[in-house]
Formats: sequence, C-alpha cells, structure tokens
Amino acid sequence: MRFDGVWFRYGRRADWTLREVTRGIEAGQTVVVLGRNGAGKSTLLQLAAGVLRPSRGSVRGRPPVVGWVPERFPADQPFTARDYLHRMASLRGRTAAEADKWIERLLLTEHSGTRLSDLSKGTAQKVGLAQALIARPGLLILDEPWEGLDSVARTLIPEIVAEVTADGGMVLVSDHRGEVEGLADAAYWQVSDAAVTVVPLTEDAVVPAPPDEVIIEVKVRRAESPQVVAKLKAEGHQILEVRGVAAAQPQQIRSGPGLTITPGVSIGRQAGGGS
Ligand SMILES: Nc1ncnc2c1ncn2[C@@H]1O[C@H](COP(=O)(O)OP(=O)(O)OP(=O)(O)O)[C@@H](O)[C@H]1O
Repeated sequence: MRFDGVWFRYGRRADWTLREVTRGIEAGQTVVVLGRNGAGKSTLLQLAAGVLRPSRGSVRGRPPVVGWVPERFPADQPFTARDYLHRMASLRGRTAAEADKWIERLLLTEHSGTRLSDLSKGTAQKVGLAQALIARPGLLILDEPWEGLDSVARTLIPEIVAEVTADGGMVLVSDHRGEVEGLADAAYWQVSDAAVTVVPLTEDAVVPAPPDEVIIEVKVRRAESPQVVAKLKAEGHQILEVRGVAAAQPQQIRSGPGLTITPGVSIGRQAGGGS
C-alpha cells in the first residue's frame, strides 16, 4: 500500500496537517508511527484506513479488508459486547464462533454480557480490537492500542501483530508513549511538522518518555455529570471520554467546549467493513 503525494488538512483554510506524504508499506510489514500529541498520527492512520480522504494525492493498494481500531472505541451503542461482536462478525461474513474466539482470546468472556456503554475504557478497547480482528484484515490499523489496556492484554498486541504479518497482512500502529517494544522487525515513521520521515529503529530520541500524567476512571451520578465535567475542566484537567450519557442528557454533556467525546459509530458504518 502506498501514500502517493498525500496532503491533508481539516478545512479549506486550515493549516496542512500532512504535506506531500509519499511512503509505502509492504505485505507482511509492521510500521510504527511515532510523534507528539497532535502531530498527525491519527490523521495518517485514518487516511490509511480510508476513513479520511486526502485533500491532494492518493492512497493506493489498500487491501480489501481493513481492520481499524480507533484511539477511543465508540462505546455508546445499545449492545452488549457479545451482541455487538456477533453482529460485526455477521456483517463481515464471519461466524459467531469466530467472534467468540476473539472474546475468549482477548479475555472478554466475563464482560461479554455487559453493555458497551458500561465497559471500562480498556475493556471497550479490547472490543474494538476484536471487531477489527474478526474481519481477518489485510491491513490492521491500531491507533494507540496500549492506551487503557491491562498488562495481560498489552502482551497480546505484539502476538496478534505478528500473526497478522505472518499471514501477509500489513500493520500500521501509532504510539506516542514509546510502548512499541516487542514489535519485531517494525519500521518506524515519525510525524513531525506535517512531514512523515522514516527513522532508524534504535534512535532513542524518537520514543518520547511517558508524560507526567495519569488516567483516572471515575463513575459519577448521571445527573451530576455535567457539573463534574465542568468542574474538572475548570481545574485544568483533560476530559478524555464521558460514557453512558446518551440516554439521558446528551445535549448537556456533548456541548462543552474542548470536551472530547467519541462519536457513536453505528455498526452499519464501522470502518473497514470490507471497504
Ligand atoms: N476532526 C478534526 N477537525 C479539525 N482538526 C482536527 C480534527 N482531528 C484532528 N485535528 C487536528 O489535527 C492535528 C493532528 O491531529 P491527530 O489526531 O492526527 O494527531 P495525533 O498525532 O494522533 O495526536 P494524539 O497523539 O494526541 O492522538 C491536531 O492539531 C488536531 O487538533
């Protein structure tokens, strides 16, 4: 697959997020995309997935089956984990047994009867991973897959990546915290100043140290959630996600400036469904 002179910006007058990207990924290759927060890693991955279209240039040779695991799996959907994965399997011409295989492998069994909106971030991420893998992707795209995962699940990622590449698939994985150890024979791309450069595997500088931050998951009463969100933001904390509000007060929660809420992605328009 090849990025051929790809330029991208989010609006006609916006600055370019990516300029003239010309890079290729071979069958069986893993590419790790490095870069600071906001550098353009997710944008590059979404262009690869076909979720975004280049403003100029093209992406050629994308395999017919793409599995895309977004940075935050959109969990605001009215399904249990098992129902969701069974439906995804069916949409992709796979059996429920194949979905169950991934439920078991990703240690989701005990959560399979839980609604997506009630899952912890890490468990929801695993459901996101399972939906991408059921498709048996020729291109697997993982956007910060380590975020929120427990230590057992973390060890599964290199294993799964190795299986996809052993089958001739390509893997594109972003990482801004330097957790890529364990991905054998990966090539490294660095996104910086809207350019994508290939960097040597051993260059320490390209793997940034973890920032001095932690992620805390907090459960609050539904009615109080707008005030809690506003208070935390006023104190300078970053709200990464608010789950489970869709039924009651979507407008109030979703309208906060700067508040990051994952858009609901319905099953019918999941990326990578054979596109
Ligand atoms: N939908 C959007 N509309 C407008 N600007 C956007 C949109 N998505 C991302 N951006 C902007 O584009 C730039 C690149 O964002 P992107 O999410 O690709 O970066 P990233 O390297 O993946 O960052 P992170 O590690 O924080 O996820 C940022 O300045 C971001 O604010």
